[in-house]
Amino acid sequence: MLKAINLSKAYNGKKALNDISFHVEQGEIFCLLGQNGAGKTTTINLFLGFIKPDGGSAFINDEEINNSALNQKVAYIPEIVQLYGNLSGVENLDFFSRLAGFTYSKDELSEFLSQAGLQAEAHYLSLSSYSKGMRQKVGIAVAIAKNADVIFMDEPTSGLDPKATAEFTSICKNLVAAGKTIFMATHDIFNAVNVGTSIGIMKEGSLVQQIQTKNINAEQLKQLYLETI
Ligand SMILES: Nc1ncnc2c1ncn2[C@@H]1O[C@H](COP(=O)(O)OP(=O)(O)OP(=O)(O)O)[C@@H](O)[C@H]1O
Repeated sequence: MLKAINLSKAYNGKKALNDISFHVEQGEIFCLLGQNGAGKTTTINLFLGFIKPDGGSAFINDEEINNSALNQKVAYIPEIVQLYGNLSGVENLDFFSRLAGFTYSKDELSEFLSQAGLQAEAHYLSLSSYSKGMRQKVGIAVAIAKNADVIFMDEPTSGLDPKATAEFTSICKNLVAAGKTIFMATHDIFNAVNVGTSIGIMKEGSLVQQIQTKNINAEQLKQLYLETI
């Protein structure tokens, strides 16, 4: 589903990504770990076509990323989901679905919000009353509404309380059960083991470890991470 071949990117002569290659199969949840500045967001930005690589190629579903075309099959959930505070969850979802070319009834929009884990009582409340976790659920609902095959997430559990994190984990598992593929950059080792099917560890622009989560527990991953970075 996702393939990086010898991807490189430098900013002002300084390498942000150094010849990284990996692939992620459909239905996987790939978690990318690494210190601040390791290159995680740069990797996501290359896949989203927000920036161009200096070398190498990125593919989604065997299609090379073309930075001039917004891939309809891809959704992006940033750490802080930007929504309109004066609109409700349903109205925000309606707006962003239409932007992506989809028109839905109010009931359908509500159903997408429910699938994303947002409680029904909140669907028509103003976004200004939403917590961070609730805003994230609207972001996930947008991904569902636009029928994205791949969902990129940057620091999705940062600032979420343990209950919201557990809920997020179960929503991710539902999404992959429905055929989606998830790629997330995270600092949350425990969540990476819990939700991920595979994990990459980046150091200074290089992908230095790739592990299947079935082969490791959180304590072992923490040790490996500390030895690696
Ligand atoms: N637009 C930019 N201009 C200049 N340098 C940049 C830019 N974006 C990223 N960098 C640099 O590229 C390197 C990789 O940054 P990146 O944001 O990909 O790291 P990260 O692993 O996502 O870090 P964090 O965990 O802090 O989000 C860093 O040295 C960063 O300063």
